[in-house]
Amino acid sequence: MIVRVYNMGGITEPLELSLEKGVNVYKAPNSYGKTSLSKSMLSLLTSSLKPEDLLNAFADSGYVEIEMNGKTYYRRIKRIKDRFTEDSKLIINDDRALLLSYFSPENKLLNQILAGEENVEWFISATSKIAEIRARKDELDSKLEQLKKEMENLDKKYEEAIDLQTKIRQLDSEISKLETEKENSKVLNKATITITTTRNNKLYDLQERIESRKRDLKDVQLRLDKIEQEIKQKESMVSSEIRESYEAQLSQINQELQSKASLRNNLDIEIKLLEKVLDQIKESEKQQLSTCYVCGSHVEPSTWRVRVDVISSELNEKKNNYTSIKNEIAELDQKKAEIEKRLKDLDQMENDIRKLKMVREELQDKIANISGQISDLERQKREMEERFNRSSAEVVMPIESKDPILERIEELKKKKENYEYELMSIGIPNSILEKLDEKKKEIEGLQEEVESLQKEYIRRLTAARDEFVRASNYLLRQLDFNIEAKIDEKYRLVVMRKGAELDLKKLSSSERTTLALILIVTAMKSYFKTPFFLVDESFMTFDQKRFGILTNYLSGITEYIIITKSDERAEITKETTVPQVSS
Ligand SMILES: Nc1ncnc2c1ncn2[C@@H]1O[C@H](COP(=O)(O)OP(=O)(O)OP(=O)(O)O)[C@@H](O)[C@H]1O
Ligand SMILES: [Zn+2]
Repeated sequence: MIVRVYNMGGITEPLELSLEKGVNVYKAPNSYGKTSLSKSMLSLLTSSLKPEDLLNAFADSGYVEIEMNGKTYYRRIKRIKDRFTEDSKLIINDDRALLLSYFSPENKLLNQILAGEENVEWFISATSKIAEIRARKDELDSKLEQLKKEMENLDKKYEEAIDLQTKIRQLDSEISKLETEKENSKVLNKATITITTTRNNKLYDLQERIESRKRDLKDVQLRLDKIEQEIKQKESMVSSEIRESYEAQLSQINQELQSKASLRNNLDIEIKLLEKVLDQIKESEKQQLSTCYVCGSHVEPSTWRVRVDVISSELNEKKNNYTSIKNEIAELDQKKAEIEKRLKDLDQMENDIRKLKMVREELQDKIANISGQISDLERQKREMEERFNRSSAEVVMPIESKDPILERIEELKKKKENYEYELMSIGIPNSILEKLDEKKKEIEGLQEEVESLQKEYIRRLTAARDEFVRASNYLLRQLDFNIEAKIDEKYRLVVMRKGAELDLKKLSSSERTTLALILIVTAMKSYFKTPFFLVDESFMTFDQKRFGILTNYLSGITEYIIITKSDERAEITKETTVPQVSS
């Protein structure tokens, strides 16, 4: 396995290590980056180690890479301002790795046992994931319950369907019996019944038609009334006086407009002329002329000034006049447009009235038509009634007394229909049986699954406990610690010496460390497969011999064991230890 790390934790130079299967001891001075290496490797087992916990605080990008069995796994982290992004391919993603792949002072279980706290239920339940199995089992249990209820319902339905089928069969036989009976009596009454029925039908039919036509008549009459009203309303708005008054106003306005327009034109011409004259007089004044530029007569130069004043005031007056006439014309134009619009509205309204009158005529025709039809039908009815009355003497059977057998048959048929409908909505027995079968199979499958979950649940609960007793007895003896340990029914870690229970706090620190390590190895063997196991040796207080026994033991639990160890040498050394043979 090759490990490459750069800018993760305190490792700021590219680091590449080649690790052998078995136990690797990575030695380096303090603060060299041993913990950083372990955490980087651990981060390939769980995404609960976040980029911000991994990347060197002063770097913008970094990576950890492991090449193993021909595959490359990695986390490549980038920081842009305060945001972290990463590209990753993890070996596994299981947060149990925090507890079960890294044995260090940060390990929660180790801390607990060093502190003398003996309850390890949380550890067993977290590492065995029994809570998940429990939840899954509960889910299946409730589904099973549901299915059983559905099955009960189906059973009930099945019984109901069978019951309905029997009832329908009984009705069928009763009906066919009645039908033969009816066939026999029918021959007798056939003629009279037919005659009365036809007559009655015909009369009834006529009456129906009369009524329906009367309804039509009413409808049409209603529409006619409405239209009549509309016409009246519109006509009140378009009397000829109104139109004439508009027209008179319009012609008066036109006249006024004409005279004002000619007035305005004249004024325009006069103003232009005056302006010209004024210019010339001003020019003459400027040049101090003494002859008139029109007639050549002598003019006192001082009179130019007088003339300028006279003509200027005249020009002003005319200009004012001009403006007020222009305004008057605009006002008249507006008035004219208004009146023209009103006249147009009148035209439109008259058009509407014409159309409404056409509809009125149509409706009137229709009324006449329907009335004719009604009196025709009524005459037919009268005639038929008269004919019946005349011939009623011949009819022996009273009109309408229904055949009781027929009535009974109809009743039974109706009943049968109801049953059939019910049966249809319940489903026929065979199809219900099929569904019942399906449900049964589904229930059996679920029951099997629930049972196997239950077994797995129990297995997980007890597996770690049994394994722990086995492992602890073996290792504690190997290490020459004079204690025995087990996990009791309440998931307490119980330690005995010479048959008497011993408080955890009374144990030596290497004894406690060993117990924590055994628990972790036990959980790993029972529930969790890790590609490598990281051990931080710094806090361990084992002597050389015991450390050798421990590493030897660890070499059997997973492919790669990486132990980090402080060493004064300012260089990285890597070695694969040959397990010491215990004597
Ligand atoms: N995310 C980080 N960013 C920057 N510096 C870090 C980061 N993590 C750790 N360091 C620093 O990098 C250095 C190496 O830390 P690390 O814990 O890996 O060393 P170590 O070899 O395990 O040390 P020791 O032998 O004391 O346990 C330390 O100085 C530490 O403060
Ligand atoms: Zn003159």
